[in-house]
Amino acid sequence: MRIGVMGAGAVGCYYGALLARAGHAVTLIGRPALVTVVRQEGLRLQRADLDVQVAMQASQEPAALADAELVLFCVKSSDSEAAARALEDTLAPQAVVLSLQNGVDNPERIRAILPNPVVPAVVYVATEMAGPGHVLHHGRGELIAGPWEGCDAAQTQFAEAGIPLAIDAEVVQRQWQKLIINCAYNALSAVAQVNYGQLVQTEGVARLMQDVVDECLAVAAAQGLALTHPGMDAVLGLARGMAGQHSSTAQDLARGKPTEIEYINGHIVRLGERLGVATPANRALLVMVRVLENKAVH
Ligand SMILES: NC(=O)C1=CN([C@@H]2O[C@H](COP(=O)(O)OP(=O)(O)OC[C@H]3O[C@@H](n4cnc5c(N)ncnc54)[C@H](OP(=O)(O)O)[C@@H]3O)[C@@H](O)[C@H]2O)C=CC1
Ligand SMILES: CC(C)(CO)C(=O)C(=O)O
Repeated sequence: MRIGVMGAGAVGCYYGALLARAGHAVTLIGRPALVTVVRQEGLRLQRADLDVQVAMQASQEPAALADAELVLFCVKSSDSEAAARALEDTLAPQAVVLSLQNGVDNPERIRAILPNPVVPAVVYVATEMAGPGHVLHHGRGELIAGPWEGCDAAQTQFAEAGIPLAIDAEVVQRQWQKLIINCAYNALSAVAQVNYGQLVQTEGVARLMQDVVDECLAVAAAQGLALTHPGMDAVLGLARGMAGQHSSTAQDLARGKPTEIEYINGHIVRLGERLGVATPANRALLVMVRVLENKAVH
């Protein structure tokens, strides 16, 4: 398969490297430092069970994806429009765009710009860029995507590359389930600057997370999306499974990068306003992260 990666960061490089190792023609679209390293020495893929250099194409020019059959769309949510516009005059009309992003509205925002089939995917992985051209995997790697024409063949090819890909017609529900977890953890972890294990031990955190989850479910219901409550045991269970973890929002803030908070708690707050559902807990978390973002900028 000819595969393009739009946004060669932690997620794009991880999946791109696995697919390139399996023999697919992968082209990364990324920033200059990454492109230079990958062209010179390939991409370093480091995981508990392997540490390899993977040869693949890399470019700063989205035009390099002109013949891609599948595009892994892996920019942060705040960059979706700009990245989609950069691909507008390039992609073949039948190229399938797989949105490997957090949040629930990226596919819709990409579809507003690109005429291509745009498929939502939920990403369960923990990866980071440990340096230009060096992707470090910390755990998991499963994808859940909506169906598309040709998804059966892609599923087989992904499996051969070591990527578990489930196809689920109810992918929107799956996106919301992850959004709810992100709403409960990301901002709190960023504001408190402690890991999940410490976070949930503090009195009142579980109750606050419950309020956040209840608001998310009320907003989803007002939108006509019936979600089953994940159960607070499952929500708090994430902290037991990833006790040492800081949220991606906490990590973005620590690096002085914009966070995706507007697409996490911010999405719930805006939808709540539109649908007449009060979201005070989500709003407080959203505003606290905005304040920290502004503090980092000024
Ligand atoms: N990392 C993880 O473990 C997980 C991430 N996710 C989600 O996956 C998505 C991607 O996250 P992640 O990979 O961590 O993010 P990264 O910031 O590591 O990767 C995105 C990359 O795309 C680059 N980029 C943005 N716009 C363009 C453009 N127009 N042209 C070329 N390059 C561009 C960015 O450069 P620059 O920074 O210079 O703008 C950055 O290098 C997010 O929605 C995230 O929430 C989901 C689950 C786990
Ligand atoms: C699942 C979770 C909360 C893990 O850290 C995440 O997706 C994030 O940090 O953005």
